[in-house]
Amino acid sequence: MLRLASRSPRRSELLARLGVDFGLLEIDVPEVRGESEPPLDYVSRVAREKAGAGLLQVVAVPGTWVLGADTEVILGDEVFGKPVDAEDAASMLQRLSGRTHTVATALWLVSAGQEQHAISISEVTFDALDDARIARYIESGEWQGKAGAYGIQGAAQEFISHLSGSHSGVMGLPLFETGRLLRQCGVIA
Ligand SMILES: Cc1cn([C@H]2C[C@H](O)[C@@H](COP(=O)(O)OP(=O)(O)OP(=O)(O)O)O2)c(=O)[nH]c1=O
Repeated sequence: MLRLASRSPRRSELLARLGVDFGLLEIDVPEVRGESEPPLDYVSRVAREKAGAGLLQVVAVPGTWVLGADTEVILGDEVFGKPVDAEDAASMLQRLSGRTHTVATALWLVSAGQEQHAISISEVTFDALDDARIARYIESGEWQGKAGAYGIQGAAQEFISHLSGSHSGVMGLPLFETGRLLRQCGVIA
């Protein structure tokens, strides 16, 4: 049995595309980057903590695999998680404007005594965004709950001049790496 430790509807929707049966676990893991924690170490640690928090809920069910994931937007040494409000979201978009950033999604798959992990790294280039364009996007509310204050799956697609990597990875669950992990652990054939 597979359980996805996530409240993200996008992760559920993406995992369902692999045709695997799974249940959900609701977890609350604080996402706080350590002062000098490298961005990729941070995204991996949070994914591991989400999976670990999920596993604690199912310890009594042997053979259960728990999948946790974390997505962060990285610009140089800065890491953009989910914006706290519209102002924070606008400031993230201003900083991403006209530049190329990295989107990392880490995956952690755990079961009692076993774990496997993977990371998907994509490069996303944004068009130069003027204040009016940013204000329109903020008005749409699509930035809410999304790392870096945008969703590649929605209206922000028109901001993106180039993507090198994984569209599903930017959305929160890289299907290539997820499928490979699930096969390695025998969760899917
Ligand atoms: C960059 C980007 C992020 N996102 C989303 C994916 C994640 O849901 C979110 C990043 O926050 P996460 O902390 O990775 O995930 P979450 O809080 O939504 O869900 P949970 O921890 O319960 O699994 O941003 C998009 O939907 N589209 C995008 O283009």
